Amino acid sequence: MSELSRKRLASQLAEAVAEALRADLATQERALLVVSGGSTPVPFFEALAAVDLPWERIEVTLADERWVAEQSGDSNARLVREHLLQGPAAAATFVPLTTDAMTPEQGTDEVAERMLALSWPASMVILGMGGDGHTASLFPDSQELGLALSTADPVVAVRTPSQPQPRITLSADRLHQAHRHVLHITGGDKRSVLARALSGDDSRELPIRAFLACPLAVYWAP
Ligand SMILES: O=C1O[C@H](COP(=O)(O)O)[C@@H](O)[C@H](O)[C@H]1O
Repeated sequence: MSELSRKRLASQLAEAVAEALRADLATQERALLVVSGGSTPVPFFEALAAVDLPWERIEVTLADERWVAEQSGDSNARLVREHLLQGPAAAATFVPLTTDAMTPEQGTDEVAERMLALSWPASMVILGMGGDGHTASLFPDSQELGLALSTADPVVAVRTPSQPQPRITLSADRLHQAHRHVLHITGGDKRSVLARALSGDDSRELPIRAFLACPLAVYWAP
């Protein structure tokens, strides 16, 4: 039952994203889509890849990434390549958030330069959320959270005690700039975290709070 409703949710989100991209492409040459990694977006990626769009005019990047090689099973870029950039969608321009540098701190300048060359503001940002209220790689236990929530730089290198790998994330400012914002989540636990987020305002406790007033369209299924 929940698998079916998650599939339906993914199709509905894919339609909404396609509509947003088509609307923006009616008035601009290229449009940018920012997606999240993790396990939730896989059916959405597959539904979106099947949609008829002028993919050669669409740019795709990630809200965040683990600082791992693309061959790693933990790579969000790999997830995007395997599930979204398939068939006609392979014509999209995908811009990843990692470089050959050893650390995200060393790679940040190059990634920032890449990001600034994209077609901002993004048509849409699709955020995920973890059980700790993190979104993108804005983690409550990260030393860099304050910086990532306040800087005008496009990306921030992040070290998080609760996570095994260092990461890189788009800053809250860069994510806020998008025309449209979506939160894509599934399951009762995440619904409870969202309810908790809605009942307070400290983004350092639950970083998803930094996006609740974007406004944020919530796509949820059990
Ligand atoms: O670490 C991450 O987790 C969140 C949520 O992932 P999920 O597996 O619970 O769907 C994701 O939004 C983020 O991009 C990813 O790097």
